[in-house]
Amino acid sequence: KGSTWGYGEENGPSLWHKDYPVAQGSRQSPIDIVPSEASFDPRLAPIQLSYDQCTSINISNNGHSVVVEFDDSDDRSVIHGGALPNPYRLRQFHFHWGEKGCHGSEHTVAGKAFVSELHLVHWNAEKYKTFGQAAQEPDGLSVLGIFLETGDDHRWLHKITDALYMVKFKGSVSDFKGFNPKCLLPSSLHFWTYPGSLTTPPLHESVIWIVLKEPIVVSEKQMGKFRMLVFNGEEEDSRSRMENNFRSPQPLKGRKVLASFK
Ligand SMILES: NS(=O)(=O)c1c(F)c(F)c(S(=O)(=O)CCO)c(N[C@H](c2ccccc2)[C@@H](O)c2ccccc2)c1F
Ligand SMILES: [Zn+2]
Repeated sequence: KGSTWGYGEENGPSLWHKDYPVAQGSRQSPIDIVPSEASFDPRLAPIQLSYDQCTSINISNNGHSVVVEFDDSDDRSVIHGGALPNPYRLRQFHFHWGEKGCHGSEHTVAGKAFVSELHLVHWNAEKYKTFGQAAQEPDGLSVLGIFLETGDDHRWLHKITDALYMVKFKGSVSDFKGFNPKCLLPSSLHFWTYPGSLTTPPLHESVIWIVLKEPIVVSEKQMGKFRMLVFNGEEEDSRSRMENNFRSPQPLKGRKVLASFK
């Protein structure tokens, strides 16, 4: 049982609305961010990531992406600022990427896609008792999106890419302690923010998106390591490379995108 959604011909994003009608809702993500149409809002507080006591637990392949999970039983790892009413707790991060040399980000900037996009998923533990509950509320989640573009090796990304061989197959999990995602931030924390949704089923419209303007630079070789992951489990005979696990931009439907910078 359970949904068999994916990114293939028979179960991809264009079909998700059949099991998840909210896919055609009024605040779906990702979107194409058009900088000239974003309004600078001086009231937006700078983004602050207090991840210093961060508590990564494991890295896993869930058949949709590679995920690093965190212990979110207290406020050790939180994001605050932006349009957030209070600190939100880090729960996990994951990536979206394309095929070799192609785009793979979810958000686009004036129609430009990046090779990949990192998502750090946080939840409003101040207002809601559990992640699952928060995920159903309009102000329950906040996802920080960071674009990846290709160039030189990223000096810290190898900590993740070196672990990917351990989680090649769907359902594989490996210890991954003491990883602080602050090492994956670009130098500028200038951002856009808008009300949106999860970009995978259940597509809940419960995400305050914060997308950084400045991408981080990773090498094609490092991106190649993500593409050795597979969507299927070790025992399945169909072998399909994990790539193109991204949803395309959705209609803005009148939403305003705010910018933290001029
Ligand atoms: N781009 S996105 O941020 O919308 C996104 C993804 F694109 C994404 F691939 C995942 S995933 O967990 O890797 C695959 C299954 O959803 C999650 N995972 C969510 C999740 C986060 C923490 C713990 C469990 C699951 C997502 O699956 C979710 C969020 C809220 C309620 C149910 C499911 C996710 F939130
Ligand atoms: Zn995501």
